[in-house]
Amino acid sequence: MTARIAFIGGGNMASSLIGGIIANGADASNITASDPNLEQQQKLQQQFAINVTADNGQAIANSDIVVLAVKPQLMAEVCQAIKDLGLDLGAKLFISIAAGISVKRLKGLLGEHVAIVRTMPNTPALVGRGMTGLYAAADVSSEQAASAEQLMQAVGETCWVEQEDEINHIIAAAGSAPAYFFLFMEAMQQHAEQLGFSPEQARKLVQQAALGSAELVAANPDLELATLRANVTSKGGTTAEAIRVFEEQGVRKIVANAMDAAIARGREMESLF
Ligand SMILES: NC(=O)C1=CN([C@@H]2O[C@H](COP(=O)(O)OP(=O)(O)OC[C@H]3O[C@@H](n4cnc5c(N)ncnc54)[C@H](O)[C@@H]3O)[C@@H](O)[C@H]2O)C=CC1
Ligand SMILES: O=C(O)[C@@H]1CCC=N1
Repeated sequence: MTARIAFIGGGNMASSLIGGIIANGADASNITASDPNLEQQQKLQQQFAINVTADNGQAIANSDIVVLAVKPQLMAEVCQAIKDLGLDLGAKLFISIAAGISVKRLKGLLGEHVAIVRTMPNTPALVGRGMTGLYAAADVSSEQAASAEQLMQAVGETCWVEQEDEINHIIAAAGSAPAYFFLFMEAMQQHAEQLGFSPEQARKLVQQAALGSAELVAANPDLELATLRANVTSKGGTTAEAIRVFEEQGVRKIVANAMDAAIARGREMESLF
């Protein structure tokens, strides 16, 4: 990418995107992260050799694309200050990665003429394995939509949605999802330790099983997940017993309820912030 990109907020998700974009070959001198946290600035500077500042205005003035990456609770305050800079915001493309902030809300804060693509990435972007949902309102040009897609494709896969509310579904299925897998892996690691493995051994066992499983899924797009599961599950064997316990204790219902709770919170946030 040759566009100059400003990240407003250089926290967890911005760092993952920045790391992924740079690993994909972007020129670090084209990337600026603005964050009031000096420690965070230093970390980003040392890790990725990008430009850092605490001045959102300076970062935005020198950019073509602005990635809004602050917490949803702060978005109104941050956008209001950006509008007050008096810059020609209409000449830039704004990409929001925030959960729970609608395009309508952002336009209300930044100006109705400002082009905004709303996205929902996830932290595996750091290792080029991101999954990002994108939504563009009708006034976003095809070139601007393509720029947003190109940015996110540099760090993984992308999926456009036609209705803005579907971004909340992307949150449930991908944005928040790394945390679900980490929770599951944590629980497995914990029990493996109780069985006597060292923390390192337990982590290695769980990590490699998860990585291998995800790679098997990706390598076999024609095989249903249920088939891959059946391939592990010998009749009358050990896996069958473990799966019986998961099913009897309602794992599918738990997963559906958790995903629905994420969606409900995304919608609730849209009315709060
Ligand atoms: N963490 C994740 O997995 C994902 C997060 N998101 C979204 O990304 C956004 C950021 O989330 P995280 O990175 O997790 O949060 P974070 O707290 O790690 O990062 C936010 C950063 O914004 C900085 N900040 C605070 N005030 C600021 C200001 N006035 N100007 C500029 N920067 C300021 C903070 O110092 C912090 O480093 C949120 O809106 C969240 O919904 C979206 C997808 C996934
Ligand atoms: O937890 C959150 O609200 C953000 C959005 C998706 C992942 N983290």
